[in-house]
Amino acid sequence: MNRDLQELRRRIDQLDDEILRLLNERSTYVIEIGQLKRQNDAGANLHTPAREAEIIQRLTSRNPGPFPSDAIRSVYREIMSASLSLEGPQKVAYLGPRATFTHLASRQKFGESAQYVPVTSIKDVFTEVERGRANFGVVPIENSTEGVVSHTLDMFIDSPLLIYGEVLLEVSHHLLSKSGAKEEITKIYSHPHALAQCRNWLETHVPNVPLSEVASTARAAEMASEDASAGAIASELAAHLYGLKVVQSRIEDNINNFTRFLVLAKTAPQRTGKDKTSVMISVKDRAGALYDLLRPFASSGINMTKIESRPSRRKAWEYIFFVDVEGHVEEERMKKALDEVKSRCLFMKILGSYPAHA
Ligand SMILES: C=C(O[C@@H]1C=C(C(=O)O)C=C[C@H]1O)C(=O)O
Repeated sequence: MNRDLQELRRRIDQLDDEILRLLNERSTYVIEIGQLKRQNDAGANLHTPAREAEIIQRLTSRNPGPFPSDAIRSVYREIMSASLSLEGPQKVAYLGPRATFTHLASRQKFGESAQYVPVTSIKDVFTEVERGRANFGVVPIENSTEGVVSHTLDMFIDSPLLIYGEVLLEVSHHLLSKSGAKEEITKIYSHPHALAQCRNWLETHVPNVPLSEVASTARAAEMASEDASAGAIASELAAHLYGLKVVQSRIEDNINNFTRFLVLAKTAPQRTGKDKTSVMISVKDRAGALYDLLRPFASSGINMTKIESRPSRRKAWEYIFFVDVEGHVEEERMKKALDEVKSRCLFMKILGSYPAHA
């Protein structure tokens, strides 16, 4: 072997030994911090997104390169995820089965070392967290092409849980199969939404292959893993978990396809300075009701990022609005605006202040 190469690899080994030593030293502080957190509050959530965001921000802003700043984010997500697992299992319940986009979003937030619990309905995600069987829950809330997930909104009406964070995930579909050879595929399985989102590609590239709807993209992947002549439209995580090969990646017709997910918890996260607040407000159906409700936000200079309305399930002609605004409930102007809104509506519930997706 070339001498220079040998010497360079020897230096890399030395540096890796040093990185390993530092990772272990870092872990001992994480364990100590965990003990302090538990002393202060036995039921505290040990995961602290505000601190994690601060660490990543600090490191990416002072990175001289050539190591890519984007990679710092993923490397540190795993370092912090693994460190956190030393403080005890961080259980995350999500809308399953495995390899769904909600699973992908959960892993993006909590890293590989969290303990993931797939459940079969959005309601079950709420229940797992409410009963303390999971520290966090992850549910979809809106998709840029399919719209809002109203079932998630409805769950907040009666649930005591708070929104702990949000995850924005670019949804990308891939055609997968056991061999990876397009010619061998005689049928394609997927969730109806995924089939709809890839319609143009399918018509152009596999016009004669019959399509078959199944309950989830993950189920499609599972079926393709059991039948060499079947293709599945699913995520890259599904390919990985079900041992499939990518026949063609990114076959969605609209490449700006994002889904927003919410992280649920029993407790509120710390304020970060770049937070969002979600509230649920109900009003009587009368002229000007909505205008009256929203005026306090506008006059306090608070930016609204979303409003959704749902009929209240309690009474006819009562509406519930789900409103997202920029800012934190502990800010004076937010307190003032929310007090004013509260005095004008039938009922108001704060669903949480949480770090806005960076
Ligand atoms: C160590 C802490 O706890 C957790 C672990 C972190 C880390 O590995 O740096 C950061 C934030 C928390 O999720 C902390 O809050 O500082």
